[in-house]
Amino acid sequence: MTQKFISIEGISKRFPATGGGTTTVFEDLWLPMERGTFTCIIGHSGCGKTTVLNVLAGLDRPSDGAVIVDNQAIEGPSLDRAVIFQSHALLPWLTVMGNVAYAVSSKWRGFSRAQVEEQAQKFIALVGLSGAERKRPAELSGGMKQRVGIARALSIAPKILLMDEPFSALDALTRGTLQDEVRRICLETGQTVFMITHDVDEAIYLADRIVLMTNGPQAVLAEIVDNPLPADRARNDVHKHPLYYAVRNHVVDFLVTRSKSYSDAGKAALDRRNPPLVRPGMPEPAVVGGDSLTSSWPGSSRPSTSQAG
Ligand SMILES: Nc1ncnc2c1ncn2[C@@H]1O[C@H](COP(=O)(O)OP(=O)(O)OP(=O)(O)O)[C@@H](O)[C@H]1O
Repeated sequence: MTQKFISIEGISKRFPATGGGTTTVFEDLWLPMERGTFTCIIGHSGCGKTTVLNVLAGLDRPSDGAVIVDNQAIEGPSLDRAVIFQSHALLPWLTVMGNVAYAVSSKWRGFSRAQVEEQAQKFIALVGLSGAERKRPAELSGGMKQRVGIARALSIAPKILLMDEPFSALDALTRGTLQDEVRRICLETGQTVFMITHDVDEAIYLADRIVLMTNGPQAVLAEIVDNPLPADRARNDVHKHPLYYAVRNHVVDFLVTRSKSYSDAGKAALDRRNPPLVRPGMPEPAVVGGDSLTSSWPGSSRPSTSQAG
């Protein structure tokens, strides 16, 4: 049996248009996410990715449809859902420990100070910031600030971690290191993740599933790409996987060509409730079916649905 831990159900978003009427940014999006899985969404600027993430966070409401998290419809922001943005948004007057501890004490109001600091310390250590607990944000590099943001987000044990291009402002070396750490921590903790990225290689390295969104207005989820890389993938080896370039070329081809030319007929033919799950490079049919939760690669070591998240 499959388990839709997070379920985007028929959401659309309309905004008032400048000349009157409304603009539909995206429409009738359906996406299930299993517990413990890492989903990346890719699409051109303006197609509505951040709006989808804000709806998942409860910071914005869909014009139609709903998002269900662990059997409950989202009604607003909650400490069950942590968000990491491109900018770190730390509280500048608090130390590293203070920033993380503030989040922990907001979630568990009955915790003693020692319990709060113990939980905060665990996540500060997990992101490699032991020794920097007493520093304030102004004393930290961009990468260190983002680590604090990650520690703060994960320290409240969210049901889902939402990330909006979290590494895009960092230099390449720091970005790579943080991607490794986020991947390791999410695997270790069974964290469910939804992340926006514009970086195809980042998506292939991090994600179990890569969701392809067409250009707006009236953007749709065109496909879900099932990532064949094993769970124990290593950054330096991912390009050696026999299907790596098939997946990469498929996603790049979508971004360069198909995302723009997705026709009304194509949209009309799409089963919105079950966007096609595709496995580039596999013998035909590349599209393996509509139920995007039931298929997985032969020998895949994707986290089981019974993991905590
Ligand atoms: N409050 C608003 N009022 C009107 N239009 C809005 C509002 N918020 C977003 N939009 C429009 O919705 C569309 C989608 O915006 P969104 O930021 O979600 O796109 P995106 O895919 O995340 O883009 P990017 O990759 O550049 O961050 C854009 O055309 C934007 O102008």
